[in-house]
Amino acid sequence: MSFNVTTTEFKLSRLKELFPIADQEYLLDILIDCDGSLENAILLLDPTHDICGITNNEKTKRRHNQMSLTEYITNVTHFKDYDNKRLKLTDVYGSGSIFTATKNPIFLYTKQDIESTIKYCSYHTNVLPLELANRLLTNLMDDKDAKPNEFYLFGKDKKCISNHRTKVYVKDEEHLDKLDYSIGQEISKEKYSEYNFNEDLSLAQSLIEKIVRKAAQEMGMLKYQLAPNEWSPKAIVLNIYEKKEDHLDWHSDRLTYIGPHCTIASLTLGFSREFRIRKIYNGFYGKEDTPTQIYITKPVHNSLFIMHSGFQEEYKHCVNKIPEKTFRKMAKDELHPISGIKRVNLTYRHIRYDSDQVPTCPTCNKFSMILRRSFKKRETRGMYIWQCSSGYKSGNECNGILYARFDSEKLWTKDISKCSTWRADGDDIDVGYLT
Ligand SMILES: O=C(O)CCC(=O)C(=O)O
Ligand SMILES: [Fe+2]
Repeated sequence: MSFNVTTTEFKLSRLKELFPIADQEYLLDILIDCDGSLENAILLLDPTHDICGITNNEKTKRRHNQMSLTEYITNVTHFKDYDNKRLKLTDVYGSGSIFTATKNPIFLYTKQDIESTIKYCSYHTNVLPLELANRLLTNLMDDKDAKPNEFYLFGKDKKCISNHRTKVYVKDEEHLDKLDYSIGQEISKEKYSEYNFNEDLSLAQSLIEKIVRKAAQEMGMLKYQLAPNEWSPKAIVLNIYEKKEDHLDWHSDRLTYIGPHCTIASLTLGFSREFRIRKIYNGFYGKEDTPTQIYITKPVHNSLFIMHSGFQEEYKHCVNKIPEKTFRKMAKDELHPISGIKRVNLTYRHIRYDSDQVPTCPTCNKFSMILRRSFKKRETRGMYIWQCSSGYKSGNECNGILYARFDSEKLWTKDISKCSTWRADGDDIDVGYLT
């Protein structure tokens, strides 16, 4: 019997050959997620796979050194039921603490693995018409106006320069001011390209807006979240990672202008780099100061990773360098056909607050404040606070803080009892632990 290579049956049998431990239904789901594209399904299941079907020894060896979530689960003896994963995996891994973090990062290869393991996110492939995605990549990857960011980390003497290039696109002039520190690093004004959404950027934005609103609706609302239908990004941050050393350190995005329970959509174009995620704190079973489990995703060209409400509050993310060893062993066909090892990223943010709603520090009377959510100590975890930005802007520490409140016009208070607070579902177990 000869197979017609376009049938679902053929595609499924090819997937089964390549991923024998996965069950048929699971593979069918992946194929449907990829609109029937066998190539994309293979890439989604294993981004290191050689599409021509020749998996060279090096790749096989490398894969054995890394653990996919599927393999990890198979090793967890009391976790045999692989159905209904969203609920179960969230129960098991969602709090980031029931199991001690494994020494090795865990790879999340598929939409299903990602969404069932990491709370408050969703992953979508083939989000733009391919021609549009390719054109955006071609036009953005060599943008000379994108520049490294400058910021202070540990005091005045340590001015840092980020390892990748950035630029901000804003829709209207009124949004020119609103992105300071949104990624924890200063974006200087010269890099704010004037409300320069060209046709391609506008079209991409409206398609992404639709996907995000629908996905946010499906996630369910959190306490301080903006209604999904009001989500309309007025600012896009362009990140270009062009050299293997380029990276973005662990961070949660600043909430100052985008507000609590914000939604940020991150579009990947070009080469598929590691986007790592880890919980910012250990829950009930974890010691507060022990590291949390690191998860590795590899968003593919033309995919959207949506950091939904709660993601910035609960997780940190980073974009990793390409390690020297990996780079040296990289086969030609692993490079992106348009951009080689360059990855372009566009993050879409809805700007919620105006500069005049952001308080000035009452201690130094000079610098504006940054909105953050406390997480380190169990006693204060969940409280939103305003913190003086002096450290980031000038390198001089200032300890000024105010409590944040989102139930009144004025977004701050000195009264701790009015402080807006949110703890994640399942995190309240810690409160019981304290009392
Ligand atoms: O490049 C990425 O995927 C992440 C970018 C990011 O985290 C940011 O701009 O805050
Ligand atoms: Fe970020």
